[in-house]
Amino acid sequence: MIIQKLQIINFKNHTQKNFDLSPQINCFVGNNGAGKTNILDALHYISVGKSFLGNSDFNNIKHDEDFFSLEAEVLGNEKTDIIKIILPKESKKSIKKNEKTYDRLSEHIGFLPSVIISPYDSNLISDSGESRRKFIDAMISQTDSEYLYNLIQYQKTLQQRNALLKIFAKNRYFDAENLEIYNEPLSKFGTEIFNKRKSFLAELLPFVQHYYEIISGAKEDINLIYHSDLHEDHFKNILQKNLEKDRILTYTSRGVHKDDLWFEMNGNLIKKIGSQGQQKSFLIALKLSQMSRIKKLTGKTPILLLDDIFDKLDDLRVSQLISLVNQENFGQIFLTDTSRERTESIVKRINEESKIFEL
Ligand SMILES: Nc1ncnc2c1ncn2[C@@H]1O[C@H](COP(=O)(O)OP(=O)(O)OP(=O)(O)O)[C@@H](O)[C@H]1O
Repeated sequence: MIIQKLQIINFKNHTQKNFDLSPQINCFVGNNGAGKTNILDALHYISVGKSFLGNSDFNNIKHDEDFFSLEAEVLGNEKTDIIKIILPKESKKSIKKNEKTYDRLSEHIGFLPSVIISPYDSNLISDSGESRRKFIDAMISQTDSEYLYNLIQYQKTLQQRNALLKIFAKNRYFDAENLEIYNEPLSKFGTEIFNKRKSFLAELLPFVQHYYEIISGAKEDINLIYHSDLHEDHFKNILQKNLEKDRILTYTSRGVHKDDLWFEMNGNLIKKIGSQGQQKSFLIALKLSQMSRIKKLTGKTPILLLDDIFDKLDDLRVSQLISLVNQENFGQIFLTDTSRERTESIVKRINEESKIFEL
C-alpha cells in the first residue's frame, strides 16, 4: 500500500499542508515543535482512525478552529482509493473511503496497516504490565478477530464476577454457586487468550532476536518471557484456590488480566540493565517483528512510521538499520529528524527513492 498524496487541514499545529509523497522514503525535517510527529500522527489517523498518542480526537483540532480534515490518496493493487477523515468540533468523526462513510471504525481497520516506532514506545519497557498486555492484545487483534472477541467477553465476565464479589461483601453474605456461574466462561475465554498469547509470543521471539541481532551487530542475547498464572495450573483450579482471597479483596486476584511480558537482555530485565540505545534497538526490533508478522498474515506491507528513530543510536546501529532497510522490503517509509544533514547522509546510504520535506 502506497500513500501518494496527503492533505492536512487544521490538524494540530498545521493549518494546511499538501504532500506529494515518494512511494519509498519520505523524511520530515525541522526544529523541535515544528510539527514533524504531528504529520506521522495524521498518517496514523489515516491508517487506524485515531491518534497514536492516545489524545482525544478533539485535542487534535488546531486551536481556535472548528474542524480538522485529513485526506490521503492510497494506491494498492493498481487501484487508487481516497480516505478522508473529518472531525467537526461539535459533531462526530467521519471516515470515508471514496466518499462512502464507514458505519463503524472497525470496518476501516486493516485497509492500510501501519507500524509506528516512536520515543513513546519506551513506556512499553518502563510502564506496568498493563501497557505490555495492551500491546500484545493489539498485535494479536490486528490479525485475529476471534481473539478480540474472547478478550471483550473475558473483560465483561471479569467485571460481572468482581461486581458480585463486591455485592457479597457489602451484604455480608456469600454464595459459592452463584459465583461459579462466572468461573466457567472466565476459564473458557481466559484459557483461549492464554493459548493465543503463548503461541503468538513463541512465534514472535525468533523475529525479535533476528532483528535485534542485525541492529546491534549480534551483541546481546534477547528474550521474551511470558508470565501467566495459567502456566502453573488450569484456570478453574486457580479461581477455586483463590476463592477466599478474592472474597476478602472483593475482586478476582488471579488470571490472564494479570499476565505480564518480561523483556530480557543477557538474562536480566532490559528495564534494569539496558542503555537507552539498547532499549531503543530492542523496541525497533519488536516493532519490525510486528511488521513482518502483519505482512506474513495479511499479505499487505504496512506503512512504516519512524519518529525520531536515529536519536540515541550509535553509528554502528544506524548503519545496521540502514542495511536492514536495504535488504528487506519494508514498503513505504515515513521518518522524522531534527537534522537535515543527518537525514540527507542517511537516505543517501539507502538505495531507494526519497523525498525530504522541511517543516
Ligand atoms: N491542537 C493543537 N493546535 C495547535 N498546535 C498544537 C495542537 N496540538 C499540538 N500542537 C503543537 O504542535 C507542536 C508539537 O508538534 P510535534 O510534536 O509534531 O513537533 P516535532 O516537530 O515532532 O518536535 P520534536 O522535534 O520536539 O519531536 C507543539 O508546538 C504543540 O503546541
